[in-house]
Amino acid sequence: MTRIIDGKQLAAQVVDDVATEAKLFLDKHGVKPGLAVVLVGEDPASQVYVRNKIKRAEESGLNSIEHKLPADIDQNTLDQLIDQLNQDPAVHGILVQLPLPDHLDENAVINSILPAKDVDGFHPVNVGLLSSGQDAMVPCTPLGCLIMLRQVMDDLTGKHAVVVGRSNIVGKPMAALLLRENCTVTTVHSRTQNIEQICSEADILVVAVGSPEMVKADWVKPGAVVIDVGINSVEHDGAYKLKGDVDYQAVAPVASAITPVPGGVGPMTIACLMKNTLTAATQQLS
Ligand SMILES: Nc1nc2c(c(=O)[nH]1)N[C@@H](CN(C=O)c1ccc(C(=O)N[C@@H](CCC(=O)O)C(=O)O)cc1)CN2
Ligand SMILES: [Mg+2]
Repeated sequence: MTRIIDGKQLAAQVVDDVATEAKLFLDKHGVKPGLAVVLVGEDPASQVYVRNKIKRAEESGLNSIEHKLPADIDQNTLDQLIDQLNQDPAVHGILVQLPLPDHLDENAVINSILPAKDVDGFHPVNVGLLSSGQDAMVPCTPLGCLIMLRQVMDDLTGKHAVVVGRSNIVGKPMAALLLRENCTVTTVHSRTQNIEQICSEADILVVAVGSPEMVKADWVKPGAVVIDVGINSVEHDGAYKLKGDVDYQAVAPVASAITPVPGGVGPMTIACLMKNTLTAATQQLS
């Protein structure tokens, strides 16, 4: 029987745990852990994600502060806001929703966030800490994927993990995290030759490419654990449906465990943002 890893249920559990800890934090310090959420422009998907982050923050007992900025804001004004949030003692975590409009320099914005408040784990200091196997703020999607893997695997040591995709948000930090868990890690991407063959040797397959249903049944070793990070909106007969990067119907019978889309990695990304904010607040006040 294939196990379906229920991201919605697991995320609710993570949020519950954060809420318990956040209450203890409030009792001890007299303030709630504070999360500043910065949204630039009106991208519909980003608006949904930010709304869900604010909702989850309330459920987690965090204080969320939303900053909605117009799409044509200049770099200087955005930098000034980040500076102000860096200095605000009530703000323990800063989240800038990506992607930013093209005229803004995403790397410059990420680099201007204090590493201690970088709850996305995208700052080069956190990237370096994670890559060198040290305590770091771990990006929310890979952290969520790891928590899901631990639900179905006692020990990841020595497992061959194949990560499909090399983005800064998911692929690269996922590979670093799996290495820290003592996996043998292979990263494959759009220029990799024999990609199907390499994937079919994986005990753990994490797919984050943004290509609907790319991974087919013959790419997957029987009994592998499959984590699908893709969220693709696909039109069928005039209606839009969300599809992962994995052909779920075909792959589920081959895998020992698999995450669905929707309701898999996505909700865990948001829950892990709450977890990171609590961690950041605790580290800043201890
Ligand atoms: N600053 C950041 N920007 C972005 C991140 C990030 O981690 N930090 N990740 C993605 C978007 N993202 C969170 O920001 C995100 C995407 C999807 C989901 C989610 O729950 N998806 C649902 C389906 C949603 C739908 O119905 O459209 C699911 O998978 O069930 C959560 C968070 C890029 N930007
Ligand atoms: Mg851009």
